[in-house]
Amino acid sequence: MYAINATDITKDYGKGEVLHGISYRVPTGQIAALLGPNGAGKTTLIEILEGHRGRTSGQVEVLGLDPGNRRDFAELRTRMSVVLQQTMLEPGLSVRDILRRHASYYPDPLGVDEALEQVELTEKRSALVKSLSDGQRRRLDLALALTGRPELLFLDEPTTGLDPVSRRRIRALVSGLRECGTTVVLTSHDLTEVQELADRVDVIRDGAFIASGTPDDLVRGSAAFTVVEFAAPEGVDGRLPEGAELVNGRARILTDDQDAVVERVQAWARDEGTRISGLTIVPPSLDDAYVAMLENGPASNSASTNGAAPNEAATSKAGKSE
Ligand SMILES: Nc1ncnc2c1ncn2[C@@H]1O[C@H](COP(=O)(O)OP(=O)(O)OP(=O)(O)O)[C@@H](O)[C@H]1O
Repeated sequence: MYAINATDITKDYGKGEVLHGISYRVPTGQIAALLGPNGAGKTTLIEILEGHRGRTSGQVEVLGLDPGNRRDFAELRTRMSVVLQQTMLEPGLSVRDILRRHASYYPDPLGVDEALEQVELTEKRSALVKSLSDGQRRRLDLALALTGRPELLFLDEPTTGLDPVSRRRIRALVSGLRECGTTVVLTSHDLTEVQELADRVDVIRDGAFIASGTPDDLVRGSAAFTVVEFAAPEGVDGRLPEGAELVNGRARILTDDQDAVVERVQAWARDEGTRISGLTIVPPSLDDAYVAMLENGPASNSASTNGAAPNEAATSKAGKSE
């Protein structure tokens, strides 16, 4: 089952296509991250899915409904929520009053206390919106989004600008939504967050998908390197192992075959009559993979290059609920 099933979407704002016939599917109950550089087409695609923007051509089903159809859109509004990066709330209203009013738009809303409990904001029940910190405000945005018990939640940069503790709380909350069967579409430039939260990742560039898969698929399939490092022994400057460079007193080797490199380093140490200390092996992160992908294009064994449209290919690879 797909919460989102969009096929052959094009969008032309009048000066040529910015989405080139892309297909995008998100299985129900997954957290899907949509990544891409500025101007890639993320907002355009998301707003088409939300029903806030028209498409030029293609088919879109969101929770089985067409967001481009007025009647379907009215139903969708009660079944999905959108959390934008910045939301407008009346500063002079209390948290409780804003939640209460918002609840009145939905047929079976969460109670104010339940919503506040979910985002750990109970102690601010009577506080005015204008008195909330950025992190508390962000949690209120989420409480509002959760009030209608959405089946699908669009989240735009949920933790930007928050302190590490608030960030962790919000991530835990979003991760917990999966257990309730809520589907989440996340747009974020924080790839640590994406790696932690997302079941699947789709990367869009110039209006077309260039890679899709689980975060691990994307890292494995990328041209990003593992970094093997050790403390360079005194006086070996000119005689480091093959492929190593000296960086801040440490010998560093970039590789896609860490076992071979570690063996090489051990052999080198034996020949030099020295001991290796402070050896670290750091595999590439999603951040490294993403940068490598955008700089070099996806590697030949990337999740996206098996012939099918990338998003579709990855859906069968990553799809946990199929
Ligand atoms: N209302 C509009 N009218 C004309 N062109 C638009 C409009 N909105 C977006 N575009 C163009 O469509 C392309 C995709 O923009 P979009 O906002 O979807 O990208 P994005 O991936 O969300 O970028 P960002 O990360 O910067 O928000 C860009 O070339 C942009 O200039």
